[in-house]
Amino acid sequence: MSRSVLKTSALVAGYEPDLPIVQGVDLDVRAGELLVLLGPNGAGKSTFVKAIAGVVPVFSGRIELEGRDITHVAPHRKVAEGLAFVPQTENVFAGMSIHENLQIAVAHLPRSERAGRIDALYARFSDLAVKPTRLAGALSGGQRQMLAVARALALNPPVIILDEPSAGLSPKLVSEVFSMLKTINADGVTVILVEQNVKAALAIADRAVILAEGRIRHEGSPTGLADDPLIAGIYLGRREQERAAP
Ligand SMILES: Nc1ncnc2c1ncn2[C@@H]1O[C@H](COP(=O)(O)OP(=O)(O)OP(=O)(O)O)[C@@H](O)[C@H]1O
Repeated sequence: MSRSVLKTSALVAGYEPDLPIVQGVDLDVRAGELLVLLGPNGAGKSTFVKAIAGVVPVFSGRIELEGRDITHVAPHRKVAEGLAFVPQTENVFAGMSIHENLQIAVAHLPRSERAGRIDALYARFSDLAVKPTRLAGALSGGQRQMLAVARALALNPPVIILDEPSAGLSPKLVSEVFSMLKTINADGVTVILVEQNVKAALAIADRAVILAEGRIRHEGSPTGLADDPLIAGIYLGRREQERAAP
């Protein structure tokens, strides 16, 4: 089995100490995995990944990145240590150009490496290279997600966490974003994907984890999960169950 890249142990997190949302989550994500995190609205998926990223308080438990304890490391230090997080909203600087967004993202690198790294990102995300002076706020939803992911990959992180990157996108753009994630994963980046778009997410996942009421209720192979009435009915809820139907 491959090494652990990101591990949470008995993680308790939320917004108010007396009302934890994430209620003791143990999750071990292995190098090279594409893991999808599913669950009904309000299950705590976003809160869980925000706690990992350091933007929601952790009340107890532990978070390790490649074996290092990062539980209480500040969010910007986590990025520098190799934890890339793409939030659901406000994941680019809308008032800045594509190029400026990438310049900020590579600012942690030594000056001599920055231009080369931006060129590598343009090579991978060729749509962004077409007009680097375009304002990020003027991009389509799909292009904006590409820019957000490019920014997150700027420091060559071992792991990237994405909070519902398909939200608000057309089915065509969802499939573009998901195929881009598959490519990134094939290049060796471990991917943790929070999704409501159950069927599409299961189609690209190596492992599925289902969270409900702040706890892991199921984890395992994604094969057959979309059609499993027990899982779909109890943990994904009616709306997702309908989406998951073939
Ligand atoms: N900023 C906040 N302050 C207080 N409570 C919050 C905040 N954000 C979310 N919550 C609460 O935390 C709980 C879990 O929400 P969370 O967004 O983590 O769920 P989710 O599984 O990501 O749901 P969805 O798929 O709808 O985004 C919900 O009860 C929600 O109301």
